[in-house]
Amino acid sequence: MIRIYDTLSSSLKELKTIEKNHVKIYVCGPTVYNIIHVGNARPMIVFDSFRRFLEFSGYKVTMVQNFTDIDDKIINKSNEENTPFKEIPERFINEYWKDSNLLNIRPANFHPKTTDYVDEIIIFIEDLIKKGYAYKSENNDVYFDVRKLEDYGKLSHRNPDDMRSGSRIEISENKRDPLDFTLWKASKENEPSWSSPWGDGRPGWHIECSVMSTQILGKTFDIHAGGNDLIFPHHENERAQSVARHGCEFANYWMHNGMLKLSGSKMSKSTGNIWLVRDIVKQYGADTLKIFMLSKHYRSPLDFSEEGLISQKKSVDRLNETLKKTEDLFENDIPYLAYTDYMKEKINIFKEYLSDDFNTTKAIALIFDISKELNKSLEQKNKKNILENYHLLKNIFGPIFGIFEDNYIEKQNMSSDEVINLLIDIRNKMRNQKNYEMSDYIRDKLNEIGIEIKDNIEGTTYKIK
Ligand SMILES: Nc1ncnc2c1ncn2[C@@H]1O[C@H](COP(=O)(O)OP(=O)(O)OP(=O)(O)O)[C@@H](O)[C@H]1O
Ligand SMILES: [Zn+2]
Repeated sequence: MIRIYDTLSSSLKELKTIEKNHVKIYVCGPTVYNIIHVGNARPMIVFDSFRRFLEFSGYKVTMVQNFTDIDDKIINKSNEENTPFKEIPERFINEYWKDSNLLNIRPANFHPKTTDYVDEIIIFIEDLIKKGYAYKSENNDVYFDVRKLEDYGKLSHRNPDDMRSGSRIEISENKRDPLDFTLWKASKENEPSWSSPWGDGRPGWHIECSVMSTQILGKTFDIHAGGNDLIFPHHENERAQSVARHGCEFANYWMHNGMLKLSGSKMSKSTGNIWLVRDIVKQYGADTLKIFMLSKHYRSPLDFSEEGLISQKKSVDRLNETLKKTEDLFENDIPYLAYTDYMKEKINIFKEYLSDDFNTTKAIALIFDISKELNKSLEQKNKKNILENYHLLKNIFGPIFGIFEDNYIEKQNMSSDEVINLLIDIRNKMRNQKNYEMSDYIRDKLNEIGIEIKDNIEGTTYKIK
């Protein structure tokens, strides 16, 4: 039995799918106007792993993650850069794929873009107006009429009256109620726009997710996921629109990851306190970043720090060394092993942890325990135990988190090999140009760090001392 914490009911609920053995998940994806930061990577890592775990548990999973490709921030950026509006999302979707590949995140089954769904968005809004849940204002915006939906506030556990009296609600003479939110925005000059029954304009932010999820997954689907910064207003409003139009619950489970924080506040593009995924992966490796994130329960806030990563990297390096030792022992030809009782027992424990609201903290701790066991069995030269622990790590637990798929140490050696060759090449070029001062300098400096180069008839060879 898999249990997950559902934000709407504020409780742990047993996962019961609408279709037998088939989980349908919608995850809110990035607004593509910038390169993603490690905060954005948290839901990517968590829900990619969760999906792999569901598959490992025997479910078919259909996962949808959108790209928000129309938004004020995108329009601002295209104006700032003086580039055609469409180029901004194209460029950053491309960059997104580079980062998700670096992290070994599997693509979802569908990655819809808002601008491909404008016709469906218009139909959705028309229907809301027809049903009395939305209205066109004087300035040709269309708003959702919050007062018409009895349980508005149910997902985020907010009382509409309390919110109305709050100071942060934008009051507008065009709205019937300060809490009403935009479904369709009349376009201003120099803004991309689409024609609609209410004049030229563009979709508001929340409507896209209601439309794309319904189009691909149906009126009610199993799990809606995203960061907990989206609970209000985004998810509350998505739910409101969908419940209003379809008269049934929108998602049966709402899963929210906690925020990744830097010096106490949310890591966020708009405030600029960010670390880019690609920089962190380059310095510490994808496995270190993933294990660092998964070591904390997905619902808890997580403090990001380089010290944390440095210490995590040490333990990941040790684990990789142990895997490498095993591979060397078997000369990279490791025999497969049918599940033994020991393996079955560990797999059951692992599954139990992850079935309990995806407790990756315990699952990652188990991975490190198994790595210790592997080390012990290597010392004791117990081949059966070596194979059991190795397969648990590399071929059973690792793939659920998308880690240990590449031998990190080998990669590291290969890149230093490339750098040494490059330096030798530069040194030889200098020598050919009779720049002996520089060529000797490079040779001596390499010698100082223990790399001895020799010129022979067959070319330049080097030895690491
Ligand atoms: N610091 C963070 N920690 C965890 N998840 C985050 C963090 N920042 C964003 N997310 C999540 O990343 C996904 C993409 O969000 P989005 O593109 O709106 O990014 P954003 O960085 O929050 O944008 P902005 O900084 O402009 O508010 C969402 O699911 C969001 O909840
Ligand atoms: Zn969304």
